Order: sequence, then C-alpha cells, then structure tokens
Amino acid sequence: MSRRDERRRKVQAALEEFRRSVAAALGNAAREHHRLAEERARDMFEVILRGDGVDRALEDPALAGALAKPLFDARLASALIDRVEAFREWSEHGPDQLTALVGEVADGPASWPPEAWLGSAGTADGSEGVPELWRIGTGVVRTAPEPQRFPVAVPLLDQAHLHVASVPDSRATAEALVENLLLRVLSHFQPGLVHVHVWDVSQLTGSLPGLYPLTRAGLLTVHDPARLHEMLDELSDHIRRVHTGVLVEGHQSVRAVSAGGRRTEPWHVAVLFGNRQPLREEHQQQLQRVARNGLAAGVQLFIVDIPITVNSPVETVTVHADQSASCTMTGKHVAVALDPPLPRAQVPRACAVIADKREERRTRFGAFDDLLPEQLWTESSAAGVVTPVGYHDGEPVHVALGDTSPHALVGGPSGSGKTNFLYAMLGGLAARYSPDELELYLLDFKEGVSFAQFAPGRKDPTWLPHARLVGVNVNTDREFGVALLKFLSDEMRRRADAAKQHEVTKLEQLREEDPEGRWPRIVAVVDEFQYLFGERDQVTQQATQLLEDVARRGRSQGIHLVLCSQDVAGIEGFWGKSAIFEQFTVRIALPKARRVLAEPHNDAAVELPRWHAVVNHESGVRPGNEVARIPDATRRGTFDVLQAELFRRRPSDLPEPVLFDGGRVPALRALPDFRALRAGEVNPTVLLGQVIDVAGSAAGVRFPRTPGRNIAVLGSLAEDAAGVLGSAALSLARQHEPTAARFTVICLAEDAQPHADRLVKQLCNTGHEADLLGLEGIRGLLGETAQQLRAAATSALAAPQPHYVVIYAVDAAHTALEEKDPATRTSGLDHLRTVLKHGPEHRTHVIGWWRGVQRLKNSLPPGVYDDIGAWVAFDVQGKELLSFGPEQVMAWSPRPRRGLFFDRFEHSRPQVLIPFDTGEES
Ligand SMILES: Nc1ncnc2c1ncn2[C@@H]1O[C@H](COP(=O)(O)OP(=O)(O)OP(=O)(O)O)[C@@H](O)[C@H]1O
Repeated sequence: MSRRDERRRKVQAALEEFRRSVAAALGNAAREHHRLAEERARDMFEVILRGDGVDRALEDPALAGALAKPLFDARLASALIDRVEAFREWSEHGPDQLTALVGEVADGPASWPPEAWLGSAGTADGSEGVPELWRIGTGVVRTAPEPQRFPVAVPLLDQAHLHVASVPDSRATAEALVENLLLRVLSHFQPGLVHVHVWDVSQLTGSLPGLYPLTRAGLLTVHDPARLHEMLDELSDHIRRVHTGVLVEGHQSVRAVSAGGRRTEPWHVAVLFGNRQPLREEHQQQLQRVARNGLAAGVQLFIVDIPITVNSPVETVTVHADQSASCTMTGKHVAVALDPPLPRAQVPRACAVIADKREERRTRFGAFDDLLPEQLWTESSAAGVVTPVGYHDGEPVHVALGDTSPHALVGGPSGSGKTNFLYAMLGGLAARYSPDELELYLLDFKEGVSFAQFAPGRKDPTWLPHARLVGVNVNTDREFGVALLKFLSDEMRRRADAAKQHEVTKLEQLREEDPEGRWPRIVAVVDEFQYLFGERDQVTQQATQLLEDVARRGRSQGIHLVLCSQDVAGIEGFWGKSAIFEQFTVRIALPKARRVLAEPHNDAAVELPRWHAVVNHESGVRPGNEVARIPDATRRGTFDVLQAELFRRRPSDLPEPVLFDGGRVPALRALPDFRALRAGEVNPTVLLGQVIDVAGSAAGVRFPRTPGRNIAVLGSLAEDAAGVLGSAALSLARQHEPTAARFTVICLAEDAQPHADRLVKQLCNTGHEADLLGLEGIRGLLGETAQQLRAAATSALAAPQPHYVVIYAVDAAHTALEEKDPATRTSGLDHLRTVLKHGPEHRTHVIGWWRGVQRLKNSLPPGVYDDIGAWVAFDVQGKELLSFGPEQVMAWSPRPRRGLFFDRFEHSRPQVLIPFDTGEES
C-alpha cells in the first residue's frame, strides 16, 4: 500500500470516528430532548388534571386523546388516589351521619316514606318538639369516588321560609315538592294545628287540588288570584294578634311560649305560586313584612317562582329542567333527586281523613275540662298569666294578662254570660298557676252571690286556694271597692319598694333577684264595677284616684285588674278618664256588649252568637278580634269539681280567703281582733263594729285616761245601737280580770230591754259584775258617780277602778234628769255632764245611745261637744253630724245596718262600720 493510500485510509478512519462521535452526541441530545418533552407533557397534564378536577378532566373531550395515552397513566392514577384520599372522611362517615341526623331531628312523617303515614291523621301537638328538618328527597355528591345516597331535608316551621324556583319544564316537579312537604307537615300534627293558604297568580282553582278536602274543615283557604292583598292582610293581622296577645313580655316567638308544652297557636302555611314575574311593589313590600315577622308568629311561607328577596331565613330549592334539584341546605355539589310525587289518588283521601279528624276534634273540644291543663299548677307567672277561655273552630282562644296587656275590661248585658266567662277564665288560671304564683281578689257588686262559690260555704266547705278575698253582696258598700283598691295600691307600693331595694323595676326581675321571695301575680276581679262610681261623692273620688294609680302602675308590679260591667252607661261615664282606660288593653265583649270594643269600627259583638265572646288584646280595635265559644263553666260538674281538686291540693298552712258578705252580720266572737284582746290592758280598746277593709278588721276606740273618751251611738233603732254598745262592753270585759272593772248597764227604752238584759248576762258569764238599772236608778248612779269624781279631782286617787257606764236611750231620761235637786240646785243632767267631762280621766267612761243628734246635744253643755270623742251614727243624715265631725260627714246617707264612725282623736275622716252580732247570752 502506498503511503498515499495509507494517509487516505487514516483520514477516512478519522473522519469515520468523527462522524460516529458526532452521531453519538446528536443521538444523546435528541433522546434527552424527547425525555424532557415527555416529562413536560406529563407535568402539563397534571396541571390541567388537578386544576380542572379529575372528574371534569375525565369528561373533557379535549383531553380524551391524552387520557388514552399510557404516558399519563401514572399521573392520572396518583390524582385519582389523592381524590379518594380527600373524600375518605366524607365517604366513610358523611352519608351515614346525615342519614342518622335526619332520622333524629325529623321523626315520623317529617322524614319517613309516605307509605308509613300518608292517610293517617297526625297526633303530635308540639309538646314533644317540632321536627327540625323536613325531607324533600335524596342527595348524592356525584363527584365523590363512590357516590352514596343520603336523605336531604330542609328546615321549616318557625325556622325558615321555603323558596322554590323552577323552569317551565320542571314546574310540575316543584308543585309535587310543595304538596309533598305540605302533606308531611299536615300529617305530622294534630289536625287543626296547621292551616294552609294557597294563592296562585294564574289560577283560581287547580293548584294543589289534592288538598281540597281540607277546605270543609277550615284548614285550607284558597285565595282569589286578584286578591293577594287580602291573604297578606289576613296573615299580617294574625301576626299582629299573636305579637300582642300571645307573645307577652319576654317571649320572642310562639315556639318559646309553647316550649315544652302543647303548641298554643296553629301554624299558618301560606303557599304563593307565581309566574317568575316580580309582584307589584306594594305586594312585594307586604310579603316582605310577613316574611320578616311571620316565623316568630307561626306564619310560614312557601314561595314558588316569585323573584323576591326577604330579610329572614329562607331555604331555596331550585328545580332544574332535568328535574334534578339543588338546594341551599346542601350546596351546589349535592344533586338532589326530589322524592316522587305522592300517589295521586291518595292525597285527597289523606286530606279527607285529616279534615274528618279535625271536625271530630272541633265538636269534641270546647267543654270546661278542655280548658284545663294536663298537669295542675305547673306554670310560672313570672312573665304574666295566660289561659284558654274558649274555642274557635276547636282551637283554644287565650286571654293573657302581663306587662304588655295588664288589665281587662269585660262587658255584656245581663244574662250574656259574663259571670260564666269569669268562671272559665279563673278556672283556667287557677288550674295552671299554683297559689304561690297567683292570688285572686274577687269582688261582686251585684245583688247575688256569683263569687260566693270561691269561699267556704255551708253547703260546700271547699274554697278556691288562690282566692285571698271574696266579696259578695257588696252592692251598697261601695267603700269595699275602695278598700280593695287601697289594698292593691299599698301592695303595689310594697312591691315597688322591694324592687327598688333589689335595684330592679319589674316583678319579673324582682323574682329573679329574690328567688326565695313570694311574689305571686295578683288578679283582682270587680264585677259590676260601675257601682263604685255610682254617685258623685267621696267614694267615687277616692275610687277614681286609686283605680288610676293601680291601672297605671300595677302592670309592672304584677297586679292586674279585670273590671266587668253590664251597664254601658257605667262604662261610658268613665270613657273620659282615658288615662285609666288606656291601660285596659284586653277587652272581652259578650254578645250585644256596647262600647267595650273600639266602636264604631268594631261592632263584632253585635252579631255574636249566644255563649260566645270577642277576645281582643288590642284595646278593642278590629284586627285584634278573636271570637271564642265559651264553655259552660258554672253548671255542676265543671268549676266545682276543679275547685274540689285544687282545694285538696292546697298547702296545709294556707288561710281561708277573707269573705266579705254584705248580707251577713259579722260575729264579734269570731273576729281575730276580738280574740286577740287580753286581760290586763292599761288602755283598753273598745271594739265597735267591723270596718270595711280587706283584713276585715274591727273599728276600735282606745280608752286612755284622757278627757273626751266617751262614745255616743246615734240612731233610732235599738238593734243597731245594741250591736255597738254590746260589742263595746264585751270587748272591754275581755281586757279586765273578772271584777277588776265595774260595769253599769242602764236601759231607759223598752225596745232596748232585751238587749240590755242579754248584755248583763253576757258580762256576768265572763265573770264580771254588772248592775242593771232603769229610769229610777239613773239619777242616783250619776249623782253618786259625779260626786266621786269631784272628790277624786281634789284627792288625786292613784289607780281608780275602771267603770263603764253603758246607757241605752240616754235621752229617754232627760225629763227626769232635768229636775233640779231643791237642796243643791243641781240636776241629774249636771251630773251626767260631770261624768262625761271628768269621768274618762278617772277611768269612768260613758258608752251611750242617743236616739237623735239633737237629743245628744241636749245632754251636753250648749255648743260644747268635746266630751264625746268618738261616735257611731246610723239612720242620721250627714249634715246633722257636722257639729261632731269633719266636713266629709256631709256625704253620709244612711243605709240599713251600716253606721258612720268617727273618732276625733284618731281620724281625719269618718269610716263606715258594720255592727257586730254579739251572740247569745252564753
Ligand atoms: N257559655 C255558656 N254555656 C252555657 N250556658 C251559659 C254560658 N254562659 C252563660 N250561661 C248560662 O246563662 C245564664 C246567664 O249567665 P251569666 O250569669 O254568666 O250571665 P251574666 O252576664 O253574668 O248575667 P248577670 O249579669 O245577669 O248575672 C246562666 O244560667 C249560665 O249558666
């Protein structure tokens, strides 16, 4: 081989080597490039995959090619694993938890399948709670790795309104949803607890036809498409009424009022079907108001296809064109398959069953016993008292007395059932609230004894444990009304002071601050109260003042007045006093009652059937009207049976109510003030009669050794005078050891003789010595006594023996007493005047009866009447008494068995007194 060839071969080899090296380098670069490109593609793929979500990516046609390539398998697998991981918690527990939750808070028809309840009437009355959720269908999170089904339910009654939005293709499904929910609700509760209202913008009839059987039972009202405002007005009235009548102070909702017990107010479910057009502006606003305030009052809206924003909790269900739904309860990721429509034929049948049951209840309910709670005495009166008093369509109608509805006015002509109404109301209250929660003061000005039942009687020894005072037959004793009002006013002040001490203003707060204290609410009922204001006198003046005081300020101290009247004029005379009547926000009008409601716009009482009442908590304005049928509460087997049961349960230390019976003569010996008298009293108290007050206390005059401590009784009847003289002497006898005091009884009139004889015997029976003298003995006694007194005046006798001179018909002795002793030139009259003048300082007191004012004056030195310090006048005209008492005596007009009592030392104004029955001789 030539050298040239050799060189060439080497060059070629070198070139070959070079080419190989270059090719190798290029090959490596290309491989690296390819690897990087693939890596980048995988990253890009993962970015898209995770960014869009695995589910969407898997369905994205643009990614179909890429997904088919094995290149991305690993990344897809890892994303799928991550997704399973992310859903693990939900997949393992979520659906089961939701199923359990719905089962727990949505018992019975609220969530069970229709086969289990459709066709049976509900039994729940709210006392076992209200379902928190109501089932609408089945949900699924479609995107979950293992989609599992779970029940979907929405909050309704008291909690949220329902808004349903559909498209034309899914409207039928939306209507089925509404029907489904309505039947769940209707079938859950006792018929009558749910009322349905339907308004459909485009149909007079047709919407929810399956529900029509409810109409005959008054449970469904279908409203005219052109009259949406009427339905909204009705709902607004209802809401207002609930707010003023049921939601008494402290309660925010009907649910709170009914907490733990039977639902007191039915729910009103109003279904509005729209056409996706907005409502007229005024309807919008009215609907928004109903939505805002309705839930608390039990008004529930189902709004279908009406664009509206409401400022209160709303649950929205949107039904899509494919009939699937989504709702705000579960959020957009949950697809809801709504429950299928209820079987067409079964809905009206189920509604008929509910309507029948309702009718049956309506006719069954309404007796007195239905007003009573299952358990007696379980309610607290802290915020007020409330009781059903009657029924409207089988539903109870309540009367509430509390801080916002403090006092009630009840009116109706004679025989319209006022007394019966009061029995129904008092029965309902007494059964709910224990005597520690409620006290009753009952006063009846009628001639009759309508409240006598509440006090122990001869035939029926039971009494109403809540009654602290029962006044019957008080028709002429208007002072008793004043006494009651005075008592209430004092009690109000006592409560206000206690509240002040605890730095609170109301009874409810006081009860919180002083949980150990006893602060019952007081309900004071005055029947035929117009008698109180019957005359233009001081009683009327005092009563007006006190009534104003109690009416204005009683509310916050838990003192409530219930005033009843058959006499329109009686009420009318008072309308001018708006300061008083403004406070009487609760108005009860019995058939034909006038002026009780706010006439002329509210004449509901005119058309009222027999045994019904309009109950109104809004001062009588029309929207506040509730008509109730009042059960018979006065026939045997009603109130009396309840009273016997309450009596049996009464606390053993509860005292009997004070009974004030205007027709009864009080017995001296039964009187606590008499029984409390003890021997050994230095300045004894003379009891003259019973004053008209709530405590039934005695009218007393004290006998210290002071001039003027003599007592005169004025009047023509021996019987009246004897009652006063007898109780005076017997009460004095009780305050001295036997024989420690001297009693001289002088009788100068035949008609008084039996009384005097009896008194002497009674005194002797108590161990005292009592002389009985007549006309022949009086002069001697007075002369001897006057002489002793004159002697005592100069010899300062330390402790004279008390001597009580009781004289029946002093004036009968005048002629005899006027005669002068020829020797001393003094007359018996002079002796009498000496005894009256100087006796009391030496413990000699005259208790005498004069048969007229002038006759008394004749016994006294002309124009000087000071020696009579206290007197009781019976059938004597007021003006005659002016010389002996203050100006107010002028107002006195005599009435049978009543005296006017005045003690110059103690009183600024006279008091009316009832003479005692001093009992038999023994
Ligand atoms: N709701 C009722 N159901 C059945 N009977 C009733 C009812 N209300 C009243 N009564 C009967 O009607 C009669 C008169 O009733 P009530 O005494 O209550 O009327 P009143 O308005 O108080 O009359 P007055 O003022 O004359 O006493 C009574 O015999 C009573 O039993």
